[in-house]
Amino acid sequence: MKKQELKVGILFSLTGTTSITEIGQYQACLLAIRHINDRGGINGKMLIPIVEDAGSDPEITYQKAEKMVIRDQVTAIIGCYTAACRKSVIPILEKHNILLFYPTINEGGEQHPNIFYSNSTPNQQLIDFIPWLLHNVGTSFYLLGSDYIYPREINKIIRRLVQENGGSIYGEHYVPLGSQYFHKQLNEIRSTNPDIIFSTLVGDSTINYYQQHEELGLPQAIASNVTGETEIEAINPNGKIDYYSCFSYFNSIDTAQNRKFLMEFKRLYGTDTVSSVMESAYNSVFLLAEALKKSSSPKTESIRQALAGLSFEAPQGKIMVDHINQHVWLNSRIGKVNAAGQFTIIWESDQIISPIPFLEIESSSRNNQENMVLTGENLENKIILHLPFFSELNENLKRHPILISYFDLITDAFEGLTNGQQDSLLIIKNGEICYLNQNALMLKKRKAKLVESVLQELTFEIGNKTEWILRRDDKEESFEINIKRKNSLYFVYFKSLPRPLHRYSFNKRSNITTYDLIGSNELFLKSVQLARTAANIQANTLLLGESGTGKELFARAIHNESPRKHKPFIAVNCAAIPKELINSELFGYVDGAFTGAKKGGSPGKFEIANGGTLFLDEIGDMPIELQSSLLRTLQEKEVVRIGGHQSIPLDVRIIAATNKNLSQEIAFNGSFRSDLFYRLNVFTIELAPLRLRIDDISALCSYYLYEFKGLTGQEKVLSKETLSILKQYNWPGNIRELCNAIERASYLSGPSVIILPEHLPQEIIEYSKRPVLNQNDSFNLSIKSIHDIKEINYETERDFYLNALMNNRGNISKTAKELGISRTTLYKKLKDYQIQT
Ligand SMILES: Nc1ncnc2c1ncn2[C@@H]1O[C@H](COP(=O)(O)OP(=O)(O)OP(=O)(O)O)[C@@H](O)[C@H]1O
Repeated sequence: MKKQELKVGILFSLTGTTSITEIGQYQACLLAIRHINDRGGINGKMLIPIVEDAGSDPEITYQKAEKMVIRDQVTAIIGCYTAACRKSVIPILEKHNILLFYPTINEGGEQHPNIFYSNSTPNQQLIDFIPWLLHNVGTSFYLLGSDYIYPREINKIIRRLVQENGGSIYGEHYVPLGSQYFHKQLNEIRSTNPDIIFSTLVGDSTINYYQQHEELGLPQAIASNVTGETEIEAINPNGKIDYYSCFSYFNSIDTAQNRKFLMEFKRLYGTDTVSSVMESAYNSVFLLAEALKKSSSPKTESIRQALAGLSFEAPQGKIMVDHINQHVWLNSRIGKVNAAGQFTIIWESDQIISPIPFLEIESSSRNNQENMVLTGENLENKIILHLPFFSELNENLKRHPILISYFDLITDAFEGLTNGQQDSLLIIKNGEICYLNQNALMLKKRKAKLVESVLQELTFEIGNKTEWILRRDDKEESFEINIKRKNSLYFVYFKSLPRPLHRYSFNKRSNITTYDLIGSNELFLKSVQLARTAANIQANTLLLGESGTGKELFARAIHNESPRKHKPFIAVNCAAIPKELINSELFGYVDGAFTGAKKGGSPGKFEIANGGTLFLDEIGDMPIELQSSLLRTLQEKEVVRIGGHQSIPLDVRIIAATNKNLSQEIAFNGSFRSDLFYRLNVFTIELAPLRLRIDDISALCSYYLYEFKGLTGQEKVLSKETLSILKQYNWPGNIRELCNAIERASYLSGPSVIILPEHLPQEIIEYSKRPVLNQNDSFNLSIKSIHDIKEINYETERDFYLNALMNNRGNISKTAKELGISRTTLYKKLKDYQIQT
């Protein structure tokens, strides 16, 4: 390198899907370099731009960055647009200790020592923007983004802000980068009719979507924190849609500084369409230049030190690099696109706003943030990477010599878990956290006690389990924790459920999923886990459980999580249809098939459910003589309407349910065909009765009281004693009975807020008064017969084991430990007393 030169890498996509935005960033950098050199350079040294095309591809970005650093020996790099590209260059930055100036808005949650983040963090854009939209535009949002890190991360924050401010989210969708067609999303928007589309689409997809939205004449406003002047110019809006954006910079800022900047940009490039990411690229070159002027050498350490606290008069006004976190204090502005296709600024912050990269971490923890920074070196024991996505993890695994040894395990563990995109993932080895993804890092700060308590559970003996789930409430948030064990590694995924569990309304049954079903009992969660597997396979599924245990809800949830979810779910209660009508109900009939047949005939439930799911409830009550035609239909996968000849091909998934013991019906009563049983019983899910889910009673009651409030506006709570009585009852009618009891008690309690025992049905109160004995005082009872003794002892002892098991959430090891007996003895007792685990 010549002594009088300092090389700067300019690494943006000049081709590919995001080039529409990045070309402007590259141009802004060149303008800044020209300005700096015109003013004498850096203490006499000229800045030389080394330009490479990142090709809208993280892999190419990586290669180009490597070339710039090794071959061209650049002092620093300015560039990268997508988070994936930024992350792809991290290994090079680390290896050669080079700085990257990242001028694009970022998703937060990262503070890498080799990166200066010169555009907004989420707090600088969204904390004011979202409440403003809720107040001024509408309360329901549909989130639409390109499928990469930034949109997914940012939408988590938007979701929280919308919900905290009383709004709702009607949908969240991601399309691959470069997508051009949005029929599915547009249809969904039409049917759900939200007020606002919040777009985190980037590149060409932005233009395509906005234009299709306009062409369809949809009434929704579009808000975005990534759509700037460049994209709006390409869209050429028709003026009928309201577009809102939020940035630190709009080119409509009316200051002398900005006018001068725009004029010079126009002189060089013939346009004054400048967006925030372009201004930020321009500012980045200046920040680097100012730091180089200030520092004793062009070495990274000196530049980093010189940057802390550095301020600059940017086109947007004064900005300042944070002293600690390598992000920049910036303005916040909301703009609305006007008739001229420009943004009219309709709100702005009165001063620059501090960047908070870890949004959910209080400022007091700032000092700790250095501990969270990824070094890339210390991976053996503490792998802390900022990798929220599987795809990205995948990439890094391939590259990293140590991670590669976990590759198979980690890839396996991610399977079936929505690519891990929404989840916080911790990997535990020998009781130590050895991997945290970015979400987990934030969760650990936000919900330290919850994470701690779950990790502690892993230290108990867990038998042969390789996969299980837990649910925990923490304040007004509910989490589902999915644990998978592979060899000595535990993969622990925390998923924040869309709403606190007891806040779901089953009035919206039609779209219920397993995440909405209330319960955190271990037996219940086992069924949930099986239901999710059932959703992913096509096999006929049999739901077994007593009446009122939720079989129908499970069937709906399986359908709604299966690929058939957009096709019909048809429920048939086999016990409720008169025997003589079952055939016509199921298979349909042709015109004139029998007296009273509808003119033109009628399709049967099989035909109506075609493509979707047919739920055959109370299958055990289907008359035996009709079972053969059902079996035939299932075997042949086609149906012939009664009286007709034409066979209609079927693609129907069957979920059947019964509260009968079908094996017993087959063996002893001859009332069920074994061949039909085996056809239906490909995948079985047993639902536990409520008496084995005592630990769920409180959550179920909260939910039913919440529903009551929604219905009547009256707030009700259970007294401690009432709850205790409910927990003692044996619930022969299961959840349905509980629901009725709570509803009735709510009405009976009149204006009183508190539901007392006297408001409960008599049989429930009576049950709580039955003698519950321990072995010693059983002798004091007036015993009438030997049979009574046996009866009482049996009940007492059964209750004893049952309660112990319930107190330990069905955990055998813990229960055995508490009772001071071996696991084998406990298993034997449970078998003796017919207690299911
Ligand atoms: N996990 C749950 N959380 C909240 N409510 C539930 C849950 N499971 C079931 N329920 C409620 O319990 C009642 C009975 O549920 P469902 O009809 O699904 O039971 P079922 O087993 O199909 O009953 P049956 O065998 O009598 O048809 C319904 O009101 C349902 O909303």
